Amino acid sequence: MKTAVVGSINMDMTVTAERIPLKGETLKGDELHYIPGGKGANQAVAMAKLGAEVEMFGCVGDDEAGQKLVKNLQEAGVSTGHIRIVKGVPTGIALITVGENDNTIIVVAGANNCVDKEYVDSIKEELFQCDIVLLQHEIPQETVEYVVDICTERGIKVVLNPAPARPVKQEILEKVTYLTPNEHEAAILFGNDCSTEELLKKYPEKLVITQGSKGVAACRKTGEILLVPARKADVVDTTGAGDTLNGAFTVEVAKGRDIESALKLANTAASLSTEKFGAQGGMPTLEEVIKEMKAYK
Ligand SMILES: Nc1ncnc2c1ncn2[C@@H]1O[C@H](COP(=O)(O)OP(=O)(O)OP(=O)(O)O)[C@@H](O)[C@H]1O
Repeated sequence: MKTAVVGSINMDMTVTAERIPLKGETLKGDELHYIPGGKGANQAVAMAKLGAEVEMFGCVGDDEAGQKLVKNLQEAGVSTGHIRIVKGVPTGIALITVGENDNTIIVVAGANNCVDKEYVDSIKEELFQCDIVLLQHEIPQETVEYVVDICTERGIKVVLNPAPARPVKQEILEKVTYLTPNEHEAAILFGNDCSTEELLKKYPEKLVITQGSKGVAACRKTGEILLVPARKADVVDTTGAGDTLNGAFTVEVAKGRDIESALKLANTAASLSTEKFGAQGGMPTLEEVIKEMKAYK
């Protein structure tokens, strides 16, 4: 079983301060951390930690951040041989300010914008060797659509995590195997006219809506709503919970698990990730997830 992520690779530059600055104000920060991130890279790390063979497809700049991020992926067990290092373009950066009650985030896509059709054509042969591909919305939209088209044409399963939220064309919605928005993203994708239950019933065994501390929901082909309640977690940091859920769900689907089993494992993995600091730092191994599932059965 071989899995792939086509997506973003970012360095998160996180400053902690008493509060976020007001307009035009200069504030003294407390600490500065460089933390590997990007939804694509985070999800690939989640999959590798769960023991999957995962290839990361994406781009970084020819700078120090790019080198560090590729090394970080390798150390996590992700295959990086097809990541393109783009000359003269900065690696994707997220500038994050964390105040006591608030945060601000500015993302500079940088090399993530170079994940274009031409790049995808250059890695097509390797991509087609994968059983499943996981995508997010931090690379150009036309690339996401192109990957969905060429992979589904060949019968390769595609999981699309539409984060950050932006509309998805109906034909892309029809083609993807699974679509995994959180509640906020689902509202932007589908509007607020339908209830969550109605929406799930419209897209049985396709739409998976994550609901934070409430858990995750989907619908069976029979029309029965499937609600997987969240495990009670001692939450330290929810950053990366969605990425863990997506990575874990994709790995389980690739193994041929049914939607309910896949969601149960992914839901446990995601809740465990909230109990440690950092997105990638908190992601559990398969052993940790299985142990926890046995404990609360
Ligand atoms: N407080 C929590 N307690 C237990 N599990 C949680 C909690 N928050 C999130 N989770 C788990 O993480 C999954 C994803 O959370 P959520 O729906 O908030 O996605 P998200 O907004 O993409 O997450 P994030 O952006 O914080 O990574 C949930 O479906 C659940 O399994």
